[in-house]
Amino acid sequence: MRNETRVVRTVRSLRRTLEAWTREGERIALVPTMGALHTGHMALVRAARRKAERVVVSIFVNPAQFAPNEDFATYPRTFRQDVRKLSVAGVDLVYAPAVEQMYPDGFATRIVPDGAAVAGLEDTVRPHFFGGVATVVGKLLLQVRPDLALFGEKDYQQLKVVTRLARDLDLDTRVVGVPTVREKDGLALSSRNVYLSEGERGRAVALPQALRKAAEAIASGQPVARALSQGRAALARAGFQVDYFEARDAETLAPLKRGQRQQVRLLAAARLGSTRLIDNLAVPQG
Ligand SMILES: Nc1ncnc2c1ncn2[C@@H]1O[C@H](COP(=O)(O)OP(=O)(O)OP(=O)(O)O)[C@@H](O)[C@H]1O
Ligand SMILES: CC(C)(CO)[C@@H](O)C(=O)[O-]
Ligand code: BAL
Repeated sequence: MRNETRVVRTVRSLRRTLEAWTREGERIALVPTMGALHTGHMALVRAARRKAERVVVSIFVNPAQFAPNEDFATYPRTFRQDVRKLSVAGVDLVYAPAVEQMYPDGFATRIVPDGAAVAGLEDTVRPHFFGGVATVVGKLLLQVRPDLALFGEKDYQQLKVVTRLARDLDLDTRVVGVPTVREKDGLALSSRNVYLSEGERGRAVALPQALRKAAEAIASGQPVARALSQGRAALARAGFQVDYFEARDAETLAPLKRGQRQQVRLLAAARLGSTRLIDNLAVPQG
């Protein structure tokens, strides 16, 4: 029988538990999160349980990836409910470090990603973001040293940046992407969806709809630029302020080559009132 879910807050107690598992030859999967867990997170946990004997979920709202004008202070925090959900899902360990544990006084080292995966898209609008994500994910991977780490495709650019990071730093962790979990109407589940008013929630569905329409248009041979500008226009009509609505190479995230129709991913970010939503979709291959 499995033990109940343990909560640890320091690297030292984390390591004590991990060492016992490693001695037994058990594979360890890590699911990094910022808490406020929803069904999307739980899909990562389920995938982790299928692939490893032991599952660690980290809950840490990482100040380094928020700009001063962003929502670090108000980010939804639902720790007790989160632990209950993880317990029901059979998670072995919740790692919930305090900010001082991750960034003690004198902390002065950052991981700064570079290259095609980080160029443009989120980085244009949130230039602080991937430095903060890479630093904290690098630390988490070194603290837990998991065999695999699972990330959602909902944050597609993040998934690519983290995949690159694990390779570039020779970490012994396989980064695994998990498909986006959506509401019935197509909206991607996201912790920040709780910020939407009822009216905004109704209009939010325009984001996945615009992506789907553009993906179908490109797949059926329409010029990419036209499909993208129609997507942007549809979002503006629904009341969104569009940060970007772009097509990229699905693997490298480099801009598309002339005439490229294979391996295309659409990525979008747009604001509805003060809530910023991101989403992405593969263009079906002909
Ligand atoms: N709908 C979803 N489907 C699959 N994975 C998801 C989904 N939402 C989040 N994830 C993944 O869960 C992990 C933790 O994400 P995070 O805690 O930031 O939640 P979030 O819902 O993305 O929050 P936010 O609203 O801050 O973007 C990330 O790897 C993220 O991609
Ligand atoms: C990967 C992550 C947990 C790093 O703080 C965060 O960016 C997230 O939840 O997607
Ligand atoms: N899910 C990505 C984390 C962030 O937007 O800060």
